[in-house]
Amino acid sequence: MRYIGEPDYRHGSPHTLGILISNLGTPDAPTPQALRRYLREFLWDPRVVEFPRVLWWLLLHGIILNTRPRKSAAKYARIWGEQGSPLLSITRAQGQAVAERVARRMYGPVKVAVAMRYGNPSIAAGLEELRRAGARRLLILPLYPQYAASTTGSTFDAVSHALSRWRWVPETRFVTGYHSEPAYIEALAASIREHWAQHGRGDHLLFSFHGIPRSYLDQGDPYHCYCQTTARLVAEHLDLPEDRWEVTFQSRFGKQQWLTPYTLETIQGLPDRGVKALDVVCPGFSADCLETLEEIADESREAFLAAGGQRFSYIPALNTREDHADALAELILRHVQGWPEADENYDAKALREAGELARARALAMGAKN
Ligand SMILES: C=CC1=C(C)c2cc3[nH]c(cc4nc(cc5[nH]c(cc1n2)c(C)c5CCC(=O)O)C(CCC(=O)O)=C4C)c(C)c3C=C
Ligand SMILES: [Fe+2]
Ligand SMILES: [Fe+2]
Repeated sequence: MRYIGEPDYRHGSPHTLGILISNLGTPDAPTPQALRRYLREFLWDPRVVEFPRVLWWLLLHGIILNTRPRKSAAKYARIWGEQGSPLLSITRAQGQAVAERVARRMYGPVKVAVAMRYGNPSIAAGLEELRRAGARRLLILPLYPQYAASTTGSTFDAVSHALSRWRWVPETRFVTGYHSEPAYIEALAASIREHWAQHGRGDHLLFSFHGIPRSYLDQGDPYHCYCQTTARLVAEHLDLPEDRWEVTFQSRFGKQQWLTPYTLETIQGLPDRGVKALDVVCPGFSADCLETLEEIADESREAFLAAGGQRFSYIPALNTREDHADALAELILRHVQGWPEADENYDAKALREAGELARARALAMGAKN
């Protein structure tokens, strides 16, 4: 069969609004074998590594996949929880929280699925879950607040690739980012204020974002600007003077230049600039993961203390905070405006007359709640 079809479809079946919430991905286990599989998929994505293909294939298979999996597996083992990868378990919980909020505000049937760009559950599997639920309209929400071609752009590629296999392509909308969304900025500011109230406040606040190669910025990727905007808006909400905060970029990979200033180098230099107590927040990560729990909360803490710092505090990602789920649900509701499932004035009688009885019934049920 060339295309995934709908042999069981009956006219009048309810049309579901499908919402796909995705994040980057994670290995299936903290083992070198699982890491190898995950990194092979991740690092072969041309949106992630924009290197000439043949040369990159040789480097990837000749060196990187023979060395990195072991090192990365050891790091993952340190953060692995009872429910597996923090990134996946938190994203699942976010999906659940968002689904509850969205369902309360919709007039028709809605289904939320969670997916990972690399590894499992795949984007194709998430979309399939929505297709089986009868999704005829799709909203894709990658949980990257700041658009980057390597993350958001790549998610778009994976979604279009999966949908190119469907016979009945649904009406589709794609959220490309939310770096200045007021509810997201307010949730970040609230999480920082609450952290200060509980743990005390440092001399300096560092906003650390995942980096990308500098050449991507030079070729027009808006990510760098969006990170600056998010940090500035949060700093404004917190009334922070200019000299009490700054933006840095972490998780450099390979030898080429990435976005600067680098997080680690900055952190190591802060004690000499008089900063003895440091707070670090990572607003680009909607869920805590290897890059925040290991690289920031562990490695960077050690580096700061070794350089003469006295107190290091990592402010957790927004994760399953209520205000985060509220912000994401709000974002979704705004992006589905104009679609019948979201429309208060949707005319159930007209639907019935058009013969979509089952759908009208579902709509009426939704309206009663
Ligand atoms: C090789 C290039 C990479 C680019 C470009 C890149 C961009 C990028 N990544 C994130 C978010 C995450 N990255 C994570 C892990 C991770 N990232 C890279 C490489 C690039 N990322 C690697 C090789 C890894 C795997 C871990 C390792 O071996 O070091 C994660 C964590 C996943 C987890 O399971 O916890 C996240 C999240 C963003 C936002 C971004 C560009 C803006
Ligand atoms: Fe990354
Ligand atoms: Fe910029």
